[in-house]
Amino acid sequence: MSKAHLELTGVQMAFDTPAGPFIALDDLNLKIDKGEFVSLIGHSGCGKSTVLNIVAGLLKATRGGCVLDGHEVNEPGPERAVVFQNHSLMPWLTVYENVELAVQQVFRKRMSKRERKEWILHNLALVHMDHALDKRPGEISGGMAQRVGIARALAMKPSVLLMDEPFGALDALTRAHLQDSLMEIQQELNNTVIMITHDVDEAVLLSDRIIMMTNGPAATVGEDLAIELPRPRDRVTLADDPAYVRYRQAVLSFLYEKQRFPGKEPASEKDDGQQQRTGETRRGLRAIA
Ligand SMILES: Nc1ncnc2c1ncn2[C@@H]1O[C@H](COP(=O)(O)OP(=O)(O)OP(=O)(O)O)[C@@H](O)[C@H]1O
Repeated sequence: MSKAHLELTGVQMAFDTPAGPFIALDDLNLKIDKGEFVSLIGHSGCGKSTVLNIVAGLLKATRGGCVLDGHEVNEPGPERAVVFQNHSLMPWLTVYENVELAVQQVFRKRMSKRERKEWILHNLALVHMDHALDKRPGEISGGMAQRVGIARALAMKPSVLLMDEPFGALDALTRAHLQDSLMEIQQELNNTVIMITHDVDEAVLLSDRIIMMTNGPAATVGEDLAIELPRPRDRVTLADDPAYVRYRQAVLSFLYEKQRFPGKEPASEKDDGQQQRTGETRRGLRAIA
């Protein structure tokens, strides 16, 4: 039986394509402790969402697997809540009703009606959305809708919160506010969080550990970087902190020197964008080839 809270062992993921199997992930191993905040970072198409979907139980690894608290993950479950980049709220339900739907699913038998109501209000207050209970998703901003999505996920009391670029579609200020709220909430609740991000600063600011993935196909864990910065963390103070700067450089070096272009020497800084696009195009072509 696994001792880690969450453990991915020898994971291989092969997708069927018209040209035969496409090996997206190969021999990926990852152990995560309870309450850890882990970010997955890597170039576009390397397999981050595939990893998250395997943990969520939405995809089944072709080899190896995922064990959570000693039980193999074979299907989605309420103890693993997922927050996507676009909030995915029900447009015809109010803010309150959207969270209520999730709470009913999980706690209908375990909480009285009054307890459920208090719990819904508590979670919406956590993300500072208790002032808009009767609004529908179309009547609130993208950042507010994303807050409600996070409240809905937290209200399920998941032991693992899975976030696929949760702040990717938001403007910089809203993003900063939500990152701060997430840090506060996570400190209070001690959930395990796995978050996909493309933002190096976000990864360093929020994470206990950054998992850097190699380029696909057959992607795996390239580097595993523990972020030992004291909490609570303040973005303004950290900006000049030598340790923060070193962590940031380590991730940038992985992404733009070590993994920038598989099988080739790093090119000059000037054509970075071109290299990046070419790499992505190649991976895209391999995926459909
Ligand atoms: N259902 C599928 N069938 C075939 N190939 C797939 C399928 N799903 C994903 N892939 C391929 O697997 C690889 C990993 O995809 P994945 O979406 O996990 O990457 P990602 O790192 O999350 O990308 P991004 O950062 O762009 O969201 C890609 O090459 C993708 O084209």
